[in-house]
Amino acid sequence: STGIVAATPFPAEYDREYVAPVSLGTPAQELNLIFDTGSSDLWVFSTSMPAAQVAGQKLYNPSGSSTSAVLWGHTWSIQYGDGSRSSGTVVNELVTIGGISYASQALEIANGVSAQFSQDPASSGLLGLGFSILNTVIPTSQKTWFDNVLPTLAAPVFTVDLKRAAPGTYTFGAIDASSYAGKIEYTPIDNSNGFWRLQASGYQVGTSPFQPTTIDAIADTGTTLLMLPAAIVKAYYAQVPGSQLHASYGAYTFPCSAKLPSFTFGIGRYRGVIPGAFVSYGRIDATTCYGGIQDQGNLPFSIFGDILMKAQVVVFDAGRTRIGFAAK
Ligand SMILES: CC[C@H](C)[C@H](NC(=O)C[C@H](O)[C@H](CC1CCCCC1)NC(=O)CCNC(=O)[C@H](Cc1ccccc1)NC(=O)N1CCC(N)CC1)C(=O)NCc1cnc(C)nc1N
Repeated sequence: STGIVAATPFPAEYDREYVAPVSLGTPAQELNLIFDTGSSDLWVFSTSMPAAQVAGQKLYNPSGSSTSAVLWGHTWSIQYGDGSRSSGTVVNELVTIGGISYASQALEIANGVSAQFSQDPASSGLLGLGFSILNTVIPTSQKTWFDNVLPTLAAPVFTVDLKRAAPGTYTFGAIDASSYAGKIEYTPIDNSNGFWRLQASGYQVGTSPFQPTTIDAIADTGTTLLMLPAAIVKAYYAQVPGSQLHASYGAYTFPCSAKLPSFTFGIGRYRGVIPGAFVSYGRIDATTCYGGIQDQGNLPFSIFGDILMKAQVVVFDAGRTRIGFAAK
């Protein structure tokens, strides 16, 4: 089988996150979830949550589904890189994405979430697309929906085609040859830590010469920005007049009137180009804009987040433990 769903950015002017529809239970309850290759829990806002933590999100109601079955004694608790967190209990449930169903998916029901989630009406939870080793359910960890449906897919892959300020797509079980230009360049991934972790071959700022250097990064649809080593970030903003490492934000900002250079990353001999316009994350006041490229700080790797993804078609190939990039 193959399946395709739209990935819609929120809020409209920032592309802070991308959500896609997931059908849960019988009759189907459809929730919009953040598809996140940087984690491996499928969890949803639910009717078990305190009203004070809900603000516009759709709630999954297990009692409203004839196919939900409590996974007795199992709980989960997760914390993310931005400090946000959620926790709760687990049911087995019918989960369908793009017409692809799995009848007894471990569906994690939130009974508590942190403020970042409560204050974000655009998403009613997360669908983890990382490797199952990262799943937080105890006492027995659970498999991701993608792992569960993998044997039924026409090809053991999913393809991510995010767009700037426009709906893109997640495709499961196929690569849409009409969605990209040229050929897909693959590189092996190291999934031992549960991430889609790769080594890029270097970078280039605008039309300056390419700098060969190994960049150890994870491909993470759940991270908004492109997080890179300090030296590379410094080299990028050195070509942006008026940019600064803004003391109060702890991040690089620049005058919204600045013309941003493109950013190129290498995958082997392939060159992936992120247009300068994509590197503006958004406006923070009348004249100041927030950089889409930021310092990875003390993280043990770089993060190829949505700023990079939206300039490429990315193939997550679980069958051959590799990741592919193509221009579009
Ligand atoms: C099993 C845990 C799992 C693997 C976990 N994985 C991750 O954190 C990566 C994962 O992709 C998560 C998925 C996010 C979580 C928040 C909700 C949206 C999805 N990514 C991150 O946390 C990267 C940093 N966050 C981000 O990039 C969020 C994404 C977001 C989107 C929408 C709404 C709110 C937040 N963006 C912002 O915070 N923005 C606000 C600020 C603006 N300048 C940029 C946009 C992990 O590493 N946790 C370990 C961990 C725990 N505690 C901490 C402090 N750091 C950690 N890394």
